[in-house]
Amino acid sequence: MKILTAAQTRQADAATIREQTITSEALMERAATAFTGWLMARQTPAEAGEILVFCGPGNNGGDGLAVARLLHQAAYHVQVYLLPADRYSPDFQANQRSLPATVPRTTLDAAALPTIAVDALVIDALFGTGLSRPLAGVAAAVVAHLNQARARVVAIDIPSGLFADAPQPADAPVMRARHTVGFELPKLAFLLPQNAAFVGQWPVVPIGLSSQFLAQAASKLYFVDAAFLAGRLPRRATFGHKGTYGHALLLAGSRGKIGAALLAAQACLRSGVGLLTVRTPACGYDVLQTAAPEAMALTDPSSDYLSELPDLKPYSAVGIGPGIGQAESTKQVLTQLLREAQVPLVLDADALNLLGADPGLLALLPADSVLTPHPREFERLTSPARDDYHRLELLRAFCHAHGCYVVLKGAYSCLGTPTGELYFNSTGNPGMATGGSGDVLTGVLTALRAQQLPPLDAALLAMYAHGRAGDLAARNTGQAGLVAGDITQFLGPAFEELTTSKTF
Ligand SMILES: NC(=O)C1=CN([C@@H]2O[C@H](COP(=O)(O)OP(=O)(O)OC[C@H]3O[C@@H](n4cnc5c(N)ncnc54)[C@H](OP(=O)(O)O)[C@@H]3O)[C@@H](O)[C@H]2O)[C@@H](O)CC1
Ligand SMILES: Nc1ncnc2c1ncn2[C@@H]1O[C@H](COP(=O)(O)OP(=O)(O)O)[C@@H](O)[C@H]1O
Ligand SMILES: [K+]
Repeated sequence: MKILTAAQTRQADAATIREQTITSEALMERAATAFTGWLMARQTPAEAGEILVFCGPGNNGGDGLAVARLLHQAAYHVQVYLLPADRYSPDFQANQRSLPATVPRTTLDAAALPTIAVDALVIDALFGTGLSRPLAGVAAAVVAHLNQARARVVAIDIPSGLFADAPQPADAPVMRARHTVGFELPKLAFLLPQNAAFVGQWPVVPIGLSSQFLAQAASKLYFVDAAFLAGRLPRRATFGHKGTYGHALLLAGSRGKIGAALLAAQACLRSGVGLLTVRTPACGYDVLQTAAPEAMALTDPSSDYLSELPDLKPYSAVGIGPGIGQAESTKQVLTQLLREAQVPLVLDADALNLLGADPGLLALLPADSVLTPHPREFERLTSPARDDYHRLELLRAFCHAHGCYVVLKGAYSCLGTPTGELYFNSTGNPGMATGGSGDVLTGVLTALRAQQLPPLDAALLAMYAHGRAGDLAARNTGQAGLVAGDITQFLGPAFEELTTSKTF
């Protein structure tokens, strides 16, 4: 699905009101009903105790007032706090009028802020996507007060003080929500590590925004879920044979890091490739033949690291990097590969570090290569980022300059493309923050490129299936117990879901 800017979200609201011939108040009621439904499914009136609803002067505050009314009607115990302002939005005012007189309400005063119990349930409806500047005055004091109280904050749409799609100054006050209930679509701010402490968990609830508007909205930002990938993974053909599904070559491993080669190899084999050859230093031969008998072993003359590029003719894609180290002769192998390869390349780990250390090498990178750096490796390829938003700018610029696809790995891994789109992955979990997970991704990607999938589809599917397999694995192992090889065990089911979710 698309990710919209704050301005586009306002346009989506307006288009919905126009097309569905409803009032903005009715759309607000939908939003409030969706939020309240989410909350009521998780907290009974007894569990919730007194719910404190903090409302700002705009439509986010209007949502808060409507939520307070709906909760009150459902027998929750509600107390409303209003931010003083010169001007209140019309829908705020309408909902203020609709709030039953029996719901207590207080106008906030910075000099006498209410005492907040440690386990108080707070609804943050101070500011939403209309935030136009960092919080100051009473709003800033309220946010600091609630943050200090460590209340259980549930934010409506977005934590107050956080911009939806741009960085705020480092010292700007922002509400620290445990949950943020977003409307219809995720916001860019939710996907960036620097905002994690503010956003918390972020369920998204549908509010029936115009599907026509969403389909037409010009956005280069996407959140990749299963529905988005429907139809991208080709079904295996009834008469398919191993030659149909490509021959991948993995260049991986060095003494002490043959495990990286094995992890990539096993993942490649579990991602539908027809044939796999693995080139490791000679010290990897026995373990490779034992632990991955389905792969062909093609050992390098050197015992400890890669020193010679094999003949590339038999292969339909080449993956290089996991565990290779940065020996001078390994750099020569990479250089020759970049010069000679006529087939798709996937570059990871030390292949990226070698690239980052030598601009001459980077200049040889063939168009449509797929690179899979984690943020440190990406920094070595480009430059240090000021913040997470700046890193995305660097990602766009790098992909454009080199005509390549880059999977910037982490939670919500982000795929950059030469044409400027950014695709954020929706799958994966912190259990995958364990050595070797990235090697598994390289194996998956190399398999998909070997099967002739275009770089965009290959990268999207690999990123999603890798994370989904990690999620399925974590059901068995728990997050702490997850190791990289567990991800590989669930690649099959992850791909199967993608094939069967294809619509008729
Ligand atoms: N449109 C719809 O139909 C629907 C909208 N929905 C809901 O509406 C929310 C967006 O509402 P909104 O646009 O009214 O913005 P919101 O953030 O509540 O307040 C803006 C006001 O605050 C002011 N202001 C800004 N920054 C400030 C600051 N730092 N300190 C002080 N004041 C500041 C700003 O003033 P100005 O910038 O003009 O000076 C303006 O007066 C959205 O997040 C969702 O919850 C849903 O109900 C679905 C239907
Ligand atoms: N918190 C997380 N949530 C989701 N995925 C994660 C998380 N941490 C790591 N991952 C995934 O695990 C992989 C880690 O790759 P990498 O850092 O290269 O590990 P290694 O070098 O040990 O193989 C990436 O695909 C990344 O997206
Ligand atoms: K809010």
